[in-house]
Amino acid sequence: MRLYTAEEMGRADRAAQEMGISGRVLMERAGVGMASLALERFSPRRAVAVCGGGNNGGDGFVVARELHRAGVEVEVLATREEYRGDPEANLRALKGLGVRMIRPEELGVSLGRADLVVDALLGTGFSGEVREREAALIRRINASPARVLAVDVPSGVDGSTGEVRGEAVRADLTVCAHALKVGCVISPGREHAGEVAAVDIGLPSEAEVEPSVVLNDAASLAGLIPRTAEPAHKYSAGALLVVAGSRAMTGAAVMTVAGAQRAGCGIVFLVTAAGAAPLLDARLTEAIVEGAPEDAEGHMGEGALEAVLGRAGRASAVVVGPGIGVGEGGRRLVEGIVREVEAPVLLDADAITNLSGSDALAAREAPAVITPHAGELGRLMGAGAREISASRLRHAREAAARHGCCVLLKGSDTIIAEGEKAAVNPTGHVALATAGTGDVLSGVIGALLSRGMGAYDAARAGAWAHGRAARLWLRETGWPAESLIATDLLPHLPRAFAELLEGRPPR
Ligand SMILES: NC(=O)C1=CN([C@@H]2O[C@H](COP(=O)(O)OP(=O)(O)OC[C@H]3O[C@@H](n4cnc5c(N)ncnc54)[C@H](OP(=O)(O)O)[C@@H]3O)[C@@H](O)[C@H]2O)[C@@H](O)CC1
Ligand SMILES: Nc1ncnc2c1ncn2[C@@H]1O[C@H](COP(=O)(O)OP(=O)(O)O)[C@@H](O)[C@H]1O
Ligand SMILES: [K+]
Repeated sequence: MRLYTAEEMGRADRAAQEMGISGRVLMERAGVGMASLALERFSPRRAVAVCGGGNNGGDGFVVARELHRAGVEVEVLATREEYRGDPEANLRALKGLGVRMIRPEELGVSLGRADLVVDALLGTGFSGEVREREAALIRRINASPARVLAVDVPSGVDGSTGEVRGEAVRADLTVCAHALKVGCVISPGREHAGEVAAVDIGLPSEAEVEPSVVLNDAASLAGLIPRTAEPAHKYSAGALLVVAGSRAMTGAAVMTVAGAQRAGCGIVFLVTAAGAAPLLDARLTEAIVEGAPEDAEGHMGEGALEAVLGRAGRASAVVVGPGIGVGEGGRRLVEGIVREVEAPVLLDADAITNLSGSDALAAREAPAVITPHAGELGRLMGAGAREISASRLRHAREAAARHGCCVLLKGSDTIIAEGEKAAVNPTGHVALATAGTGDVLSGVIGALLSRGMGAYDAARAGAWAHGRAARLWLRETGWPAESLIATDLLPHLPRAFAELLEGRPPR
């Protein structure tokens, strides 16, 4: 499925118009498709359409007309005194059918009666902060118990970034014209959009433009997962060095190693704090475990760099971070790895925090991936987690540019950014909001790096398989999402990879 920013949709729209398809026809198809989905999903009896002054409002008039035709009792609030062009023609048609128009002061009463609200206030043409008059309408819509259908994008959400500009509608269903808008799949816009669908408006394929953000789907990953070719041995299948764990934190290392093993590496080495090594060696049957010097807190410090570099010579990729702890020794260890290791390196968790304020990554030539959540990216970028969470796409891209690496920003959306490229992963599930799932993810991506995938593709494929594994667990067990624990993902990774190898989209 295609993702478009507002600017890309505008270009595709202009290209279609140059081919002789009128904006009026596109608006008609959009509104008719949206109404039909609303009827199917909500079976409304009384609806209120809140229509703004632009083409989003114009779509809303078409939706209102179609609902009226289907026998729904419809009331319409048109916010502009005078309309022009296509919206004006659609409004006139609506009035011709005798649909009741309401004033802003009547909205409260109308919303109290309605079981469906059509939010056609602001679409892709909206910019800046929501003005007070519109913000008041948005608050009214959000206070209503009725279901909400958002036209193209929930009003107040930036359709190109997912940022909320002050106040934004919380929809149950957002129906986008032609392509999903980027802002409907990136948090916090994603949570405002509810369920997301696109309607075909008959845009010719010649009018399509190159999207700047792609949906990370199985079809786009098919054929990218390397297979182990004969004559093979464990090293040619992918040798991963994991640098993880500390005396008081061993589970993170177990999950990272196990994730890597199920994602197909031939051999996994683990370098961990000396005090954690015996226990980890006993738990990790197939891995080769080595203890490295630790400090008084049981963290590996700079003294562990020698052990790491010794092993790194045999590894085709290195993962560093889960459970290593934060401190000056850790910072020097991570900086040393970033500086010295020539194989692709993935930095997760404490490794990212340890690099706060460091420019080691920017100076590195060889491939690197970082897999922060908003808090970790905030520490790396000198910003707060809130600030990162409010503008996820922008921060992921800025971090990738500033540190010259691939960034996978974790969350309900999971954004992967490198250079000009950006992808949003759709397979994630709330079940993953549990400790340790991030450790499994770093092992999975590390394995793919060790098997020869490029940083961006490995991060994309890893995120896809990781989310998919959670969904397969849910399907197989039928258990509540809240019951998933990180190690549950492990037996489902192979099936997720089988699907990726086939390039088969999830059912
Ligand atoms: N492109 C296509 O192919 C197709 C596009 N289609 C549809 O068109 C939509 C885009 O329409 P668009 O470009 O007319 O803009 P739109 O979203 O209605 O916003 C303009 C209105 O918002 C207002 N406004 C702006 N900023 C504001 C603020 N900060 N705070 C408050 N208000 C603010 C602005 O007010 P003004 O500044 O003019 O006073 C004006 O009234 C798109 O989302 C889709 O639904 C479909 O019909 C099918 C084909
Ligand atoms: N609500 C959610 N929806 C989808 N995926 C989620 C959600 N919450 C967390 N995740 C995923 O779960 C993982 C959590 O990783 P992380 O925060 O590093 O946890 P830990 O450090 O405990 O392993 C990430 O892959 C993240 O994208
Ligand atoms: K809208």
